[in-house]
Amino acid sequence: MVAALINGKEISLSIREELKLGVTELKNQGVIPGLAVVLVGNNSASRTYVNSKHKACNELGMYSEVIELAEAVSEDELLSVVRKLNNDDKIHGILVQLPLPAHISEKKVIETISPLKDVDGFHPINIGRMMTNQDSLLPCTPFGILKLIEATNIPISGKHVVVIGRSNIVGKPVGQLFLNENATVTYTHSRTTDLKRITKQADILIVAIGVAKLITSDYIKEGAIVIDVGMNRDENGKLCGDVDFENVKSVAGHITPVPGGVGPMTITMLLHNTLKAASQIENKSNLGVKL
Ligand SMILES: Nc1nc2c(c(=O)[nH]1)N[C@@H](CN(C=O)c1ccc(C(=O)N[C@@H](CCC(=O)O)C(=O)O)cc1)CN2
Repeated sequence: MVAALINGKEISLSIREELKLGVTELKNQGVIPGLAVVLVGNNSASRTYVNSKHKACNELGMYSEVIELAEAVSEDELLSVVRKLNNDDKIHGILVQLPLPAHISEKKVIETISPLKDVDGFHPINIGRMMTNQDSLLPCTPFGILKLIEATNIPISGKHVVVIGRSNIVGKPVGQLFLNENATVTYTHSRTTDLKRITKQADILIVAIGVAKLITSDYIKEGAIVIDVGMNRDENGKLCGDVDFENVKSVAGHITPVPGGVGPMTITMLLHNTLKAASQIENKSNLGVKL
């Protein structure tokens, strides 16, 4: 058996087509959804992701603004940029690209973004709403992973989901999202002992550990869905995930590639959140598109 590919690029494109309809509907009501992305410093990967977000927004007909700040910008200066965006009527979504330089507190920056404009879904109010299964702006990568699984038409309820990784932006929230969908969730991480014993029980394995090709077929239950969140470079400088794709594909039932799996979904769900924030802020909850 060879695993079916979960094609994040294709699934992304079809969601973006639906979002276009929502953008048109808001525009007909006189509102242009607007996103501001703040980029601090010169991290080349961050710059690539910010450019992709800006381009994707424009392609959907949204307004998009990129604010570039020097690596040495003070925390106070960054916070005042965020406060200004909180009060800018053209802007419905604010995102500060992570990671930030070490002298700036990510926690302070995230907590300064208005929860209404927090299209990353990282603000404690949005995290708390997600934890209590209330409607909220959901973190983009976990939300994208949920959409990838939904696209397989395999029911989530009752499945055993094993998450490898416990970051605030992927590992922790993705487990919570699947718990909200009535899955049984096990978290594992770098200090977990006997990792294989646990991952081999997973119906759905979500890998976000940041180690290139760590997960091989001996970690996988036959027929499992394997979602690879990793974004690493292999020994030849080629982009690769945390899962050894070639090795795992003969055991898994479904698998995401890197590139072209989770990454494009992160940007698509950001577009979704920007449209949702715009519609909520402008108090127009009657969009034809299900948000
Ligand atoms: N404020 C945030 N910062 C960061 C987030 C986030 O969600 N919010 N996530 C990551 C980076 N990220 C988005 O910002 C991101 C990573 C990867 C991709 C992507 O499309 N990857 C492509 C490959 C790209 C390449 O060729 O290099 C793929 O997987 O196909 C999009 C977004 C950390 N920071």
